Amino acid sequence: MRNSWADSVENAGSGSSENAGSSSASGASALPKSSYVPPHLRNRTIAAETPTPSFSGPPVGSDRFGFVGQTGGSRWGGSRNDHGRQGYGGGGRGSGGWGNRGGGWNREREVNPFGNDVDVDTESAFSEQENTGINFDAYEDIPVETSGDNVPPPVNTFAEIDLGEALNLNIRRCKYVKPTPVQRHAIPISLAGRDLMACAQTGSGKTAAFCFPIISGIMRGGFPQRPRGTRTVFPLALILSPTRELSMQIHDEARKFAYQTGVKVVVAYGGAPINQQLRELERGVDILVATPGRLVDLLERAKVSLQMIRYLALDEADRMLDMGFEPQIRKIVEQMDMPPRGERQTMLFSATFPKEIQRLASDFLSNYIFLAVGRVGSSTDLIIQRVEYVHESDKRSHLMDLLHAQRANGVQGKQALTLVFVETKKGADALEHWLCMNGFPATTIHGDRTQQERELALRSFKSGNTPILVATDVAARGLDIPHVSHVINFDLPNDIDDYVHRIGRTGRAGKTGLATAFFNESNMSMAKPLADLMQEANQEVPDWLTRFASRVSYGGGKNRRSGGARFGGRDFRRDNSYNRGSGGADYYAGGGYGNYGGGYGPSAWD
Ligand SMILES: Nc1ncnc2c1ncn2[C@@H]1O[C@H](COP(=O)(O)OP(=O)(O)OP(=O)(O)O)[C@@H](O)[C@H]1O
Repeated sequence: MRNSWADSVENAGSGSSENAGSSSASGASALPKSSYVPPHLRNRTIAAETPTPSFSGPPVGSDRFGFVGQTGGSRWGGSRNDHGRQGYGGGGRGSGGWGNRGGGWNREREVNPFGNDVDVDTESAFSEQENTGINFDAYEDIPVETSGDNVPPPVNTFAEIDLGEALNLNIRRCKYVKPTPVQRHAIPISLAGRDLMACAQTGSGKTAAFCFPIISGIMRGGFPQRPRGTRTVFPLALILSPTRELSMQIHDEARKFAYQTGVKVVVAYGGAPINQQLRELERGVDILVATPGRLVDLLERAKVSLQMIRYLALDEADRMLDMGFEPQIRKIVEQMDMPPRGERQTMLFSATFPKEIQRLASDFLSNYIFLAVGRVGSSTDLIIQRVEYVHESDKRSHLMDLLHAQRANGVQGKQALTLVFVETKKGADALEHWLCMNGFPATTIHGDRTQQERELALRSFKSGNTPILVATDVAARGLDIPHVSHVINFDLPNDIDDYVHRIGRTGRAGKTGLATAFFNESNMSMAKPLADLMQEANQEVPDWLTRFASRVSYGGGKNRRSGGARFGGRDFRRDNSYNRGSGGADYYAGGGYGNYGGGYGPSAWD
């Protein structure tokens, strides 16, 4: 039987003591409740005073790539390292130093993101879960690699982490019983104030891994006063993601985690009316979740200032820094008014991290820790991977066979959710039309559709109304859609990392999933990386694919997987042969880089 984080929740009826513990710990060294005024309240109630960032020095050591940090105190009123995971300044868990942010922006009007589940009683929330007998502890075996100076030790339970009572309650409302492996390692690292590059399998809980420390840090407070009396807003945290839908999803998640903490999360993405987003921003923002294009727009209109950014998180960081998009990210991070690395805390997350991208990313980081959890890629054995040889002209009928078989096996004749990836936007529309004509309700998501159409398509798919979603790579990364049981690569991507993210739309949070790829002569460049990846994930590799793989000269190009057999996401700093001057002659030259299936154009980025 396979093991599951999700299922572990169901199995955790008796194992909730860590959470119970966290809720009961209340006393230790409490800060006086009345002493803390949330930043946005302070903005409104205290005389305007534009802060003069001192930029007086990075709190952590100098960067090994030549960043010479200034010395002296941080402008944040203390060393970034002063909030270690044992508790900020010796403060204990519990209500003492926490929860006193509640008087912020009209908290009573905050929409409850949990539906009616607000008053969930923790103990009963756990005991209500089904016990499926699945053993969560088997994940203890997952390989983990960390590198960097003084890596803070991992934790085993949420109770060991000083996140704050209000956030702990939301974690229980989310029915998260135990941290997932990436959370066990990444949260203590981030709480210790360290920069982080984290590589962990798809569906393994990376969103919470960067959201929890950010929310917790903002709850803790201690930031300089933000200016008031201006229409420019000054978020404390920025979370960037590559697509609109992913930004919306992160926003939804972060709002749950931040519920009733007084921390305000706002999202800004392209394709939606900017005025509405501006109104929302003007009501106050602590954490801004954004796509790069819309953010640049807001920055250029001086509606948002990054001057006060304390936390920067890049989700799908390798995509954010790949060719074509890197300049936009550099503009945001390096050429606007964001505090430099070392003064802000930077967290980069993805399931894939090619070494060349790591090198680029290191420009944004200061004395960072590299963390790789599990094999890189969703090469988790939770996803059964199949590859079938299918001529171009036979693809449709082959797809039909798969869908018929699936329907026959479906629960009460219901079609399980199936995500079909294709190469082009036109191809997506054509396939959707053909499926509908043949009695399979389908919808499509790609960069040529309006944002409204995209959102409608996603909603209709999630609800099961149209159980087949035909997508370009715009849906390849990050989307967490429960019950996707089958991902079909109708057209394989040109890049093995894209394949990893695509199949990762199934088999999430410990659930099992199936991924089928159609392969033919036009995919020869994928033969070797695909065979390697499948082998690494203990999948059955067809003989014909092995033969193709050995025939194809494998001279590099984009499909070179970086790292050793166990960790595709090895820290590039460990690679002796690597140096800035010579790093991988031209990694991007081959393999059609910049052509992400025709569906990943700039429209997905604003
Ligand atoms: N500690 C936890 N216990 C149970 N479920 C969890 C826990 N943490 C996260 N999850 C759930 O796991 C699912 C996947 O999480 P998430 O979307 O953050 O994955 P991810 O690692 O970011 O994936 P991707 O690489 O595809 O972006 C979500 O539904 C989330 O609610």
